[in-house]
This record gives sequence, C-alpha cells and structure tokens, in this order.
Amino acid sequence: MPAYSLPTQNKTMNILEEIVGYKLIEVAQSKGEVPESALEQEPFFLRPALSLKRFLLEAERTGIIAEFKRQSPSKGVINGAADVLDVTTAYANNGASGLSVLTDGPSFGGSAEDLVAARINEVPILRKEFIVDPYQITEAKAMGADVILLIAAILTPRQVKEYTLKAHELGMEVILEIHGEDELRHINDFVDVVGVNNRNLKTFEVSLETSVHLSSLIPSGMIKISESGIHSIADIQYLKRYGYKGFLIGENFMKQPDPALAFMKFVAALNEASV
Ligand SMILES: O=C(O)c1ccccc1NCC(=O)[C@H](O)[C@H](O)COP(=O)(O)O
Repeated sequence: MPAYSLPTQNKTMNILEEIVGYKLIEVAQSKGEVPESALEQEPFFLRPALSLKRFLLEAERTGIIAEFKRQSPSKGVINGAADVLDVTTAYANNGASGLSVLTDGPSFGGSAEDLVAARINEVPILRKEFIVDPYQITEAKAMGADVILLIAAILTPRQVKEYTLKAHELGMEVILEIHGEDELRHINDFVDVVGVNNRNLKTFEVSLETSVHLSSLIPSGMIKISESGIHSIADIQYLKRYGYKGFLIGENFMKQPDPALAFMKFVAALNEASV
C-alpha cells in the first residue's frame, strides 16, 4: 500500500492544471486560517537567508541541490520511510550546495514541517512548491526557506517579476524554472537563477537534451541549473559542458533504501572523477 495517496487524475486536465487547481483552494483556506501578519510573527521570519547563488559558485561544493521527495506524480511512492532530518543533514554535511524540500502534500507527500525540520542545516533551502499566490512567498519565509521556485508554465512574466521582487524584499532568492523556448520570455533581470527542468511536467517525459538545447538561449551571465532526470556523474559532467553550475537531483538518491548513503557514495565518486 502506498504511504501517501495521489490526487485523483482528472482525464481532461494535465497534472499541472490539477495541482494549480488545488493550490488555489489550499491558499484560500490558509489565508482564512493564518493571515500574513501572523506569518510575519513566526520565529524564522526575521532569520537572514543564505544565498544559493553564493553556495553554487563555491568551488569546494558539488553544485548538487539535493531534493527530499517522498513521492511524485510520475513515479508514485519513491521512499515512504526516509526521515527528513537524517537525510537532509547527510546531504548538507557531505557537500550539497543546497537542499530542496517539497512542501506539497497531495502529490509529493511533503509538508511545511519537513522544511522546518531541514532548517537545522546551514545550507540554502529551496521551498519546492507550486507558487500561484504571493501569500506562499510569505509562508516560505516563515518556514525558514532561503529560496523559492517560480514555474514559468503556471505564471505570467508579469507575475514572475512581481513575485521575484516580493521574495527579494523578504531576503530570499528565486529560481525561475523553464522547460521550453516559449518560456524564455519569463526571464527578467531580477531572477537569481534559471532552472531548466528536463521533465515535461505535462507528459512526464524526461530528457537532458532540454538543458542542452536551452543553454545557449538563456542570457549569458545568468546562473543556470539543470533539474530532473540526473542519475550519474557522467550526466553532471555533460551538463557542466553547457555551462550548468547546479544540478537538482531527487529520485536518484531518494529511491535508494538509504538516500544519505547513496548521496555520500555519489559525492565520493564525483570528487574522484574531478581530480
Ligand atoms: O516529479 C514529478 O513527477 C513531477 C510532476 C509534476 C510536477 C513536478 C514534478 N517534479 C518536480 C521536479 O521538478 C523534480 O522533483 C526535481 O527536478 C527532481 O527531479 P528528479 O531528480 O528526477 O527526481
């Protein structure tokens, strides 16, 4: 039996539309229960955020943004037993440039509590969420996040700019996630990092060639990361050739019975390959 139940697939909507649909309901409920003024009183709200850009450029780190992900729409349950504190601490202490913590419950089995638990680590933490309302940016800060994700496929270029400025006001950085050429227009001078998602979030097809193709079309000078479908040292070496400084990896570690050990072995092999 899966530890978490996936939302019912509505045949007329793709998963992204389905997620946006329930996010709007979730946000409306949360706003009714916890006003933004209350989020601003949370202990982490005034905590100075760490810079993912800085950590990604530090030579002694791996560039890996290691994701804590229990389940996903494309794979179902990946690891229902992993402990968020144990796993993220091992990632942070063994060279991760950042942590990505899913806070979506229905599709990914995550929660705000997961991010709060991971916050014990002094590396930048991405709140991995489907942001459709500025309220979620204030929530991210209150949870202790350093970085938010803005997904071009569900936002207008205007929203990307507005939400980026709000994140910056709160001291956080922004990863703008794109998947196709048509989303290049969402990039503006304010976003901190451009993430190319190799996974088509509508069809779940994954190809590193998405990162390769978009690499030369992203304005030079932007810090680029590649997301999804990264499984080997060779994948990282390949993506580095196209200027990628960061590598968001979830399933490759989480699918192992001991994600922490899998990460440590991977980093040891990466370090050996780099000498
Ligand atoms: O992973 C999914 O199935 C998925 C479906 C719909 C929207 C988003 C989805 N994933 C989010 C991600 O982008 C990945 O969790 C992240 O890039 C890590 O990917 P991977 O290393 O392939 O687990």
